[in-house]
Amino acid sequence: MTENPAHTDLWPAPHASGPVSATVHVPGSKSVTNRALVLAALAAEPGWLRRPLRSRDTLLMAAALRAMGVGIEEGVGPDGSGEAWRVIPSGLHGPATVDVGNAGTVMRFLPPVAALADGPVRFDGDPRSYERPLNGVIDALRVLGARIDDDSRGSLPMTVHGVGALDGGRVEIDASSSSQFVSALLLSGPRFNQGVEVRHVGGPLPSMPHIRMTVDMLRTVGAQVDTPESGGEPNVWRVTSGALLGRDLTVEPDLSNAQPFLAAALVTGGTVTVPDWPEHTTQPGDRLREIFTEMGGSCELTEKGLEFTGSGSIHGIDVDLSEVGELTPGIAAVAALADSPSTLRGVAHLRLHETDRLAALTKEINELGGDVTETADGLHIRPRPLHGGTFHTYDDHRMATAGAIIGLAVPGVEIENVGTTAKTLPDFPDLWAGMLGN
Ligand SMILES: O=C(O)C1=C[C@@H](OP(=O)(O)O)[C@@H](O)[C@H](O)C1
Ligand SMILES: C=C(OP(=O)(O)O)C(=O)O
Repeated sequence: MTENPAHTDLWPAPHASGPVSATVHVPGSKSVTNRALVLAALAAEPGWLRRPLRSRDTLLMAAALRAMGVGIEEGVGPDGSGEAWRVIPSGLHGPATVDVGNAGTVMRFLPPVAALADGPVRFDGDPRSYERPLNGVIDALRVLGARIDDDSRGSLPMTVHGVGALDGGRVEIDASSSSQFVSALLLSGPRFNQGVEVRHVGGPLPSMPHIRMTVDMLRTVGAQVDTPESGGEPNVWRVTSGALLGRDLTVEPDLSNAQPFLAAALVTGGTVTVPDWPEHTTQPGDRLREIFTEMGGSCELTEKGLEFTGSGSIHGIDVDLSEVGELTPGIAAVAALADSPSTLRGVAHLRLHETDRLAALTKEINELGGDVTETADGLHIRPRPLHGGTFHTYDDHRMATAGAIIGLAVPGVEIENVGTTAKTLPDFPDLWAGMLGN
């Protein structure tokens, strides 16, 4: 949770003068956009990606794939509607350089792609990317036949020495620190000579909906995937080697990025509608319907989208967030404003996210007068009257949006480096002001 001294800008978080009433169009899902880019790049024919998220994480993914020779062109989509990317796969080439920024999806999903390139691919990124776990992907790729130079440290920076193909086969990994290790190996699995069988061994696997998203999207492009849910062994996924189809895919809104807007309805006792909320989805943000309802709101999925209404009361919650860890900062912010304590569990792995999120949330909420303690796997939050002050964000987009939620209810909160929301939601300050009618 090191502070980046370059970021001293303070954004006065708007205080809500009354219940919000707004419709907020939330941009596309980071997780869907970056999976779709990888799958389209590995396909045997061109594909379309409509309403892709354009944020730091997805632009880094697109730039990295382009660096390996993939065509990603701006377009309007085959039916003439909406912004789109046309992805034109090609032989994957090295030498190339990949900047992962601090994107988990880029640093984990691309080394298996690089192993298929015909030359060296160098990976580097933000200082924090050196600390985030990558050993599961590196070790697995070596077992599957890749040569990687990582100075034997199991982290970035590193070079993957692709030779144009990878054997693949069976591998055991401990993915308890990140579900993205499993997703990474499965996404490129159809292009390995023998496909891939991934067996997770170790502590509980977080973020299962994100693994389901990987499996669903692989099946959509024609891959054959066997999973624990489809009658296979627990913790084992198998992807058969085979060509992938080029598809025309429309990206769903990012439901985790819808969180601060739904929270605004909850915190101010207002109503926020998010258009295009999918009826069925693997996105973990869909769990907000249930979690924020338990915390005092109510919601309805109508033809206008998800309409979420706060009751004016906010209740504490005792909840296991292991499946939906990325929702923790926003839930913690709402919990700090509730009428009873909360316990958030199952999220020890958040200590290795964009920042140590458990430490950062504890420190920043407490500095505004709160009473938060870290547990082995989460947070205890006892609401107290909060006061204004600086809310530090540690280059973490979800810390910035968590601070903005608190600022709705607490005058004088200033968010340091709100620009860090560009990782997944560059429009955040404007969308927030628009929601508040400013
Ligand atoms: O695969 C994905 O798109 C993601 C998986 C999760 O990662 P972890 O399993 O590392 O928590 C999640 O937190 C992250 O925001 C996105
Ligand atoms: C953990 C997150 O991101 P990443 O994809 O970098 O892991 C997140 O967006 O909350």
